[in-house]
Amino acid sequence: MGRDHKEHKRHRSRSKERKRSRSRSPRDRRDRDRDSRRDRERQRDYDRRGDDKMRDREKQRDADNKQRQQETKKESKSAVFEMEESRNDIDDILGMKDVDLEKEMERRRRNVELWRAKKKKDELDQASEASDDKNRKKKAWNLDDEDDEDEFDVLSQEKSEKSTENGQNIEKIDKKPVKMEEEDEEEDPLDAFMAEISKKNAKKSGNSGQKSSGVVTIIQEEKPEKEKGQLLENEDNMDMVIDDFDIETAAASLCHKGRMLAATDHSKVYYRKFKKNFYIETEEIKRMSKAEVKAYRDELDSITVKGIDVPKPIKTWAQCGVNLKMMNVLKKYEYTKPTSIQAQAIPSIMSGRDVIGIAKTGSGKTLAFLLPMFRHILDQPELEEGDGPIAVILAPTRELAMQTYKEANKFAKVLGLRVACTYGGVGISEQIADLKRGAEIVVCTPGRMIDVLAANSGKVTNLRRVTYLVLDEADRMFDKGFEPQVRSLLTVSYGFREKVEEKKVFSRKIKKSG
Ligand SMILES: Nc1ncnc2c1ncn2[C@@H]1O[C@H](COP(=O)(O)OP(=O)(O)OP(=O)(O)O)[C@@H](O)[C@H]1O
Repeated sequence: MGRDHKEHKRHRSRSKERKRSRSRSPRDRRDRDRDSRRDRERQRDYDRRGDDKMRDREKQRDADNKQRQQETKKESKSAVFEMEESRNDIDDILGMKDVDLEKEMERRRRNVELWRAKKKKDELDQASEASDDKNRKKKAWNLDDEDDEDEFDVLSQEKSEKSTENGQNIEKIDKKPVKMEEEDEEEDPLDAFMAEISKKNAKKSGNSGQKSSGVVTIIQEEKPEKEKGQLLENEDNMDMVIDDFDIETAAASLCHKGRMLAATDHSKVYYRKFKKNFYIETEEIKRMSKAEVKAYRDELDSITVKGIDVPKPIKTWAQCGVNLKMMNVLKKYEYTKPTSIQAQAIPSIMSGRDVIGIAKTGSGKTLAFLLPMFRHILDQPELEEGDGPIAVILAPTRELAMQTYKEANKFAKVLGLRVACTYGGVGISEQIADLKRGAEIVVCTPGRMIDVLAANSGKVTNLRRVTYLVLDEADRMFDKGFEPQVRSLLTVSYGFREKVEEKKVFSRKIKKSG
């Protein structure tokens, strides 16, 4: 069409030129007549062709418009429609005569108006359908009594708020009313809803006769969690811990559950050698004769020792190889000299020997194993990422575990060592976090320690670096039935895996330690 139009223009300008240069000769007149005839024919031909083309194009356009209107109705995107329309026919428009162009534009305006009217109608239809839907739903929940309806709305709103806060339990309850509508339209929705809640709660509490709400159940689930957090946050202040936990029952339950750790194939684990003898006898001790040693042991609450070449008891802290920092702590807490059990146990443990110490309550047994422990840890390579503790102190009760933790911390802080305390009856998450951060020393009760070791597929901590192990109040631990757990822990502890079967470690002769 564009080309035809240009040709037409060219033709007209040529005619004008010819008119201007018109001559009066007969030959010229003949030529002029012939030219003008030819021009007229061309014009007719051009008009005819134009008309045919126009008709075809209009037909095509009508068909296109019809199709486009149907598509657009689906998509409801007027901008796209107009853009496509313009893009497709821009060439046609450029090639049109003014009158045709006006007609065409008029036709298009009408089309657009028609389309807009139709679109508006569709939108109105959709809106009215949506509102019908809403009304239908609302109707399902409408109760005859206005007050009841308000009450239900509040209840429903509360439920939906709780569901976002507390998760699935309530969400399930919230979904019920909709289902109820599908099942039985005649049933009173509020009654059915409340009945459903009661049924669920009765199921949970195992009491079908009592009425209770889902909200109450959730609060009951959350409350202990918060309390646990508080206990653990105040871990440093042991006085804050409320002892409302029956350890005997818990121990029995642990044994009943028979929690054990999976056996470790030690042949597949690389264990590096470690040093455990740090004891250097001072000249003064070396010089003591057997008789002097016996006399001194008698002096120290008549200590009796069993074993081969048992080290001689020490007299001062300086004789057991404690460093200056440890010495300062001993001074700070006025531990002027070793107690009887300390005097004999410390050089024996420092020598790297296994020791069973039996002494009365309050005799200072804790420090007797703590001081050699610090010396031992300080001599080991530092903990690396993913390493578990170097020393583990197992205690039968959480009270004892916390007491030992407190005592150990007096020294650990100045030595730059970390102590973690892990015991049952409180939340496990904080304890896991402590262990994950890394601790050279772990004071724990056996059941909880197994739980922690088993947690997260054994990724929380491990005992592969344990080269110092204490069974504090071992007799009590066994009396409580912890022996299987203790054995289990020993089998996965680096320095003790082969000692599990040694009778002396689990000797039933360990009767009274306090
Ligand atoms: N060498 C020491 N000099 C002075 N006080 C000490 C010494 N060693 C420990 N103590 C203190 O004696 C008290 C009792 O010590 P410890 O708790 O270690 O005794 P225990 O034998 O472990 O008691 P239990 O059997 O109850 O566990 C603690 O307060 C501790 O700080």
